[in-house]
Amino acid sequence: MPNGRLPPTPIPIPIPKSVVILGAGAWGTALANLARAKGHQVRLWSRQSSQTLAAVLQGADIALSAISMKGVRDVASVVKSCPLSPQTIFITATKGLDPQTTLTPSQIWQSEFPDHAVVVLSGPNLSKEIEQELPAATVVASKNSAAAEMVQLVFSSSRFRVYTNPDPVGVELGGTLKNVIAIAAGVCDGLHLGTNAKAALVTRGLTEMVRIGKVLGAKTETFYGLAGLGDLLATCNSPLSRNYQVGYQLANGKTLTEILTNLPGTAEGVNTCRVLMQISQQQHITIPITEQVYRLLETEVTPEQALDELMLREIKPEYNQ
Ligand SMILES: NC(=O)C1=CN([C@@H]2O[C@H](COP(=O)(O)OP(=O)(O)OC[C@H]3O[C@@H](n4cnc5c(N)ncnc54)[C@H](O)[C@@H]3O)[C@@H](O)[C@H]2O)C=CC1
Ligand SMILES: O=C(CO)COP(=O)(O)O
Repeated sequence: MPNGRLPPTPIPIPIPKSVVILGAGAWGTALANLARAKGHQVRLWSRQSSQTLAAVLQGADIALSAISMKGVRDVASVVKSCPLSPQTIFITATKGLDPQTTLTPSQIWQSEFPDHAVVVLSGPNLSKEIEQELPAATVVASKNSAAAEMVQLVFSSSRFRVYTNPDPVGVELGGTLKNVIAIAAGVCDGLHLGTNAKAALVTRGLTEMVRIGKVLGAKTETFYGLAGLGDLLATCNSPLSRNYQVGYQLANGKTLTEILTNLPGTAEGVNTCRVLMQISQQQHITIPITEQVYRLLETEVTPEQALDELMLREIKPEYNQ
């Protein structure tokens, strides 16, 4: 100890696991590389794979889904027909909501596999930075704390710091709801509205996320952690975010169709925004930013009109009593 400091505590080495990653897009590939770097045996499956899901899943300790929201229900129902060990842990890394049922991905996996542990993995994790081996942190959350701790051990490394959390719905909704606010943040930057406007938007966006999350069963404090505020900051401030790009390019006059045609990968906020409008109508939740993003995506307002609508809402206290 020449500098008088204690050496860092080494991360315990887990027994190598058999990890199957479903979805070989940007995020599935980055997660596969993180698991491989930890010495796990990793198999990556996509719908283009020549191998069947049943063959790939044989002997899996972990099945991690990084499939876009639109594919989750179909893939989960095929996985249900595959022989699996009762100990297989499911991890879901998808950030979206099902348009037909409004369920989260973890709720879909848990309803298909009621006897298996389901763990949510979510945080400020732009896949391009993870692939460059830049440091990042994430959260793994489950009702089954032993499963979350096992997943923490599987992925933790000197460049990927993994925290556990007992609120899977909150962790999942943090990653999902921030995508809509990231579209709005892209619009804000695309219109060059300045730093004050951006700070106001992101802060009020977080208030909106908490409001929705509370109704859907999440804990408020989860939104102030990595999976909420952390992911909101990363996504609202990075041109690497596809959701941010959607907003930025809309503000620059592109149509949604043009943007989505040229976008590398999935911008889940577009679908999530539509599902949130359904939920807000059913549950009477006030979601002004999401509503303006929705109207912008539907070409009901221009970016400038959406801004005016938000700035000219009735004046009120910052917090409801
Ligand atoms: N890329 C990133 O930085 C991060 C992405 N995520 C989330 O991970 C999920 C996937 O994102 P990306 O990998 O970036 O998207 P991507 O577009 O690169 O890959 C999506 C994957 O889902 C598969 N897929 C889509 N529809 C399907 C269907 N009907 N059946 C079977 N497979 C289907 C595609 O074939 C592809 O393998 C999204 O929910 C995203 O929000 C979460 C954290 C970081
Ligand atoms: O969820 C992400 C970062 O945590 C990725 O954001 P995008 O899907 O907007 O690229």
